[in-house]
Amino acid sequence: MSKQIALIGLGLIGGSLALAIKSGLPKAQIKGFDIDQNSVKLASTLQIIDEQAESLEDAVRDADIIILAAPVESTIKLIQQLETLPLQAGAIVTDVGSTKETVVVAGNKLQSKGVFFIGGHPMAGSHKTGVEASIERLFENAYYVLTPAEGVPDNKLIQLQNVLKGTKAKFIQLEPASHDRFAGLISHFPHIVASALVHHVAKAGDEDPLITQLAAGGFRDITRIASASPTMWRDILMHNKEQLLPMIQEWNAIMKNVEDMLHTDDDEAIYAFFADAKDVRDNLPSKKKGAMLPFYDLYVDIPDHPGVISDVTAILAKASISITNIRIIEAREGIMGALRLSFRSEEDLTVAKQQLEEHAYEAYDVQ
Ligand SMILES: NC(=O)C1=CN([C@@H]2O[C@H](COP(=O)(O)OP(=O)(O)OC[C@H]3O[C@@H](n4cnc5c(N)ncnc54)[C@H](O)[C@@H]3O)[C@@H](O)[C@H]2O)C=CC1
Ligand SMILES: O=C(O)C(=O)Cc1ccc(O)cc1
Repeated sequence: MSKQIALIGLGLIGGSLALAIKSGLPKAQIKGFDIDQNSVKLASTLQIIDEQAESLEDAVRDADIIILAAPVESTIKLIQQLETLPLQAGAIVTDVGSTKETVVVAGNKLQSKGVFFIGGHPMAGSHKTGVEASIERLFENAYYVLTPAEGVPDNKLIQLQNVLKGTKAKFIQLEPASHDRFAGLISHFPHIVASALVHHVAKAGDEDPLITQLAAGGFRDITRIASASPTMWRDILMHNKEQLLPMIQEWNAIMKNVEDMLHTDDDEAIYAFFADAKDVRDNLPSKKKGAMLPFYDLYVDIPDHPGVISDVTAILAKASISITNIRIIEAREGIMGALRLSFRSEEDLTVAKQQLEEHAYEAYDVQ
């Protein structure tokens, strides 16, 4: 069955979805639109879309499925524009925004036009932006939350999941408010903390530039998400304010507790603080891809001598394993450093570990 799909917003998520849809439904016809003309041209050159739309109206006129893949505030404005445009009867409108409550309130109003709004949030991504960063398998094994507007029939939910089957994601249905609380806890609030950590160190870095230089290792890793799009994150905070404000209070209480433990030299309580967190962290599901764990990383200890990196990559190439990213960590002259290798799947990670260990390398994953 050939489906006419309108894709509005040709960035990381729009582009990745288009690639995944095509892999599941090769006959789908994807017509793309973006307010940035360069993104439309690039998406067409990279064959991520089949056709370039001249306007929003041109993109959506004949579509069976309309996917909005812009930042949340723009998504709401796009839904309001759709209310005034001619659409196919029975068409499905969906989005990919990281917040759902205000989006679904806007989407409810589309029902009177004879079209069906189903909120969506594929819970995987990265700090990168733009259609050039698109990855076909970005959503594989990730949760994909669906939040239908009032009165959407089941067959429309099934139809949408069928169009999105190439994502190989795990679909779950949630109430918009539950989604926003869960996403607030595991994704939005941690993002605020990551950016706050960067501000904290940058402020201290004004005293002595050595501080920022020393921040190159583990600090870079735990603050990776602070390199994401400020526009996207501004919109997420503005649209999830109700959930996030109480979390800031809860966080302040946790910090106050740490402060008290230090003031009173309560070493047992400090030990328990770390031991309890370790216990919870060690028991988090690692085989599933969550919103915060989009990569499969393996750390390999390496002696600091020429040729070692090409030796490691040659071992993996011989086993036909693709590395999606490679980084040298804490390699100082004469001192053992580590390589962080990223893979597409857990299977690749397991085989890579086995191959490297057979060649006498120490390899460990930290999920
Ligand atoms: N980046 C991530 O890891 C994830 C992002 N999301 C959500 O996906 C959405 C898109 O994010 P990304 O693709 O990462 O951002 P992006 O910055 O890579 O792409 C967004 C695109 O939307 C376009 N756009 C903005 N307003 C528009 C409008 N009115 N009409 C047409 N195009 C418009 C921009 O020009 C840009 O090309 C956001 O709502 C975000 O919350 C969801 C899951 C993961
Ligand atoms: O880069 C990461 O690890 C992320 O956390 C990506 C991300 C950003 C926003 C979402 O709504 C879902 C996933």
